[in-house]
Amino acid sequence: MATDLATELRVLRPDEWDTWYDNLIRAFGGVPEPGEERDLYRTLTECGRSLGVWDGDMCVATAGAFGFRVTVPGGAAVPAAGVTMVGVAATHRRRGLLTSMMRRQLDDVRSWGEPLALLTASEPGIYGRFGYGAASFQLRADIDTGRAGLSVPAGTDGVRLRYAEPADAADAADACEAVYARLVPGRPGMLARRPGWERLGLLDVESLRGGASPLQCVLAERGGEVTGYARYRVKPVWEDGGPEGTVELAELGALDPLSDAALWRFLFGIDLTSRLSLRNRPVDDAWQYLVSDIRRCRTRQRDSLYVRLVDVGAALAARTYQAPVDVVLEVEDAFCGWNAGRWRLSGDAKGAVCERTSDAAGLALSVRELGAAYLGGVPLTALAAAGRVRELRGGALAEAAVGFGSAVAPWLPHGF
Ligand SMILES: CC(=O)SCCNC(=O)CCNC(=O)[C@H](O)C(C)(C)COP(=O)(O)OP(=O)(O)OC[C@H]1O[C@@H](n2cnc3c(N)ncnc32)[C@H](O)[C@@H]1OP(=O)(O)O
Repeated sequence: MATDLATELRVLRPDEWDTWYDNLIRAFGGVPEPGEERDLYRTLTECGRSLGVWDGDMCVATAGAFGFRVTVPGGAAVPAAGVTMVGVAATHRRRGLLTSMMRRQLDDVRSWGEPLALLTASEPGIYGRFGYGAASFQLRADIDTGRAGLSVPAGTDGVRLRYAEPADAADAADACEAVYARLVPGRPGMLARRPGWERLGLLDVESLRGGASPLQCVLAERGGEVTGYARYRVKPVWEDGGPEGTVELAELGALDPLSDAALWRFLFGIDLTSRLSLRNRPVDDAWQYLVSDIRRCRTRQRDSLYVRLVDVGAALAARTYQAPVDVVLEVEDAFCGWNAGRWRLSGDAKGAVCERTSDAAGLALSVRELGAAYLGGVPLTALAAAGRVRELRGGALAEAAVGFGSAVAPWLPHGF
């Protein structure tokens, strides 16, 4: 542990940001970020919520915590610390610096009154010990658009598509943001946009394009209103047998099924391309139910958003339950002992209460499993089958598993 080191853990001062960020970049391999990206993260860093560990004048560890609001089942926007920029200098690794930052950070998040902490992990093995569970997944696909066709619903032809300048506020950017804002309450895991974050999806640095085009944008319109957008790049490939270009989707949002289908049909059909590459879509994305051959789409999933309940009572009361639940949970939380013990959760689709109780428990689980199940994307029954949730009262598991589920899969549209 860190006790053998003369290190100091403290809140980041704005004038220390460059040194602090350089340590982070080095922890991630040392390849400098393009200036635009670095400038954006400089602007977005919330220094008063960020931590650094210093060994003399050397920064040797970093961790930040954005002040987000995340959609939970039922549609509420719950305050959540977006844990980010975690890095420990390789010279100081495995001496407990990460653990000391996680300790301080979760204490801080609790004192800020934020019931949740969120993160995306560079490696899945790091954060379980601190009570984070993988709660949402991203769908990835490499679609052979030469073989997999798309049959769209009647009425799709009535959607007008037009090219727009992605970063131009008047042309496209504001309209895309408006669509995004309307989608946020409808899907657990989505983050209400904070000022400046709209720039992330518009970053378009040539050195990061890997030979693909600049970012392109197509808007879907119905009745003169923008009802959807797609941002993508095209990477031309010229084979002896003909053109085999790839469409790389960056982002797509649509307010209704026809606009959604029109945008997917467009992406499937761009001339001189035969592949559509998706790296982060919801696991229940609708296009999967329009394709003629899902095997040619090479779909797979990857862990995405990790959730940590910082305040079990407040977090469980902040979401709704799709079927009535009345269950006592015996919660184990070795890292944040204030959560440990028995909680009675009573709730339904309208709201919930979660309070301390001494009644007998129906389910026993750790806070990590609660985090995994919290957004409705990981069934408690599956966690029980894995031995991670124990049923102590007959019927409690089925009742809680149905209640905790979500009709819409949780999804985090972008990293942070
Ligand atoms: C939200 C984000 O920003 S994700 C980005 C995370 N950062 C990176 O991946 C950058 C490269 N890696 C690093 O900077 C560091 O190796 C870190 C941050 C992952 C770990 O920092 P350290 O200070 O070495 O961790 P610390 O010494 O506190 O380790 C605590 C425990 O976690 C374990 N651990 C640390 N890193 C890992 C890992 N990558 N995989 C699995 N276990 C790990 C340690 O073995 C230790 O276990 P123990 O308590 O059983 O002994």
